[in-house]
Amino acid sequence: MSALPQRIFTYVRNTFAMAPSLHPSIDNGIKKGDANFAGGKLFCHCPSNKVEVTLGSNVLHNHACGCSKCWKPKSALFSVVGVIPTDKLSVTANQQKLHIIDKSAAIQRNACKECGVHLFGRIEVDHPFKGLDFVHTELSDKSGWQEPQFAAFVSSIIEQGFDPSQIDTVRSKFKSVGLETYDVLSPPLMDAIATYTAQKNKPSSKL
Ligand SMILES: N[C@@H](CCC(=O)N[C@@H](CSCO)C(=O)NCC(=O)O)C(=O)O
Ligand SMILES: [Zn+2]
Ligand SMILES: [Zn+2]
Repeated sequence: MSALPQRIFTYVRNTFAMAPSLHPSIDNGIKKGDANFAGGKLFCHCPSNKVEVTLGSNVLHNHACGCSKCWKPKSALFSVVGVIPTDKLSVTANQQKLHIIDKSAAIQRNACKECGVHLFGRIEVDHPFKGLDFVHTELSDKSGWQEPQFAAFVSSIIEQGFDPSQIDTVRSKFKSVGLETYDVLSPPLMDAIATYTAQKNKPSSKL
């Protein structure tokens, strides 16, 4: 389905259905990851010549994200996205199929030109999270990845057309599976951003 019909379908389904899909890995409860998990490969959704990305460790700060920019699977209201140090990520097949979907965004999302899946998002500009890449572990064929820790940018789904009168259903569903909801990132991540900004604003700062 192309982009506009897909968005209309998702809007109608999620607004009028009894239980909108937050994300397939969240709807039926969350499966805990493996503390000793050492990483694995991510693959795009092309039937052949898949883009392959190899991750050399587990992810951190994995979270549901309702923002308009993160990649979401079909019919889901939320993305699930985590971070990994840039030096733990390498593109190991079909790199030529990748393109950056929005060069003006802080997170440069590298997506497959054919299937549209986002393989990784990298920050090249001065930013508190520079050095971390954003990835979607559902693109892996392995289990053991860190489970989602919280839900971020929940109110952002309203900006994309979700009925605001139904937002409490979404927040309650997250709570029922043990995830706190926020309209930006979680407090520890917001504190890290603020700490970085405070350092940068100091007259003697070299950041
Ligand atoms: N309401 C906006 C919010 C977009 C936004 O700020 N997204 C965050 C989180 S993405 C992963 O957690 C962000 O850091 N964006 C930077 C970027 O995307 O380059 C919306 O919905 O678009
Ligand atoms: Zn693809
Ligand atoms: Zn996002």
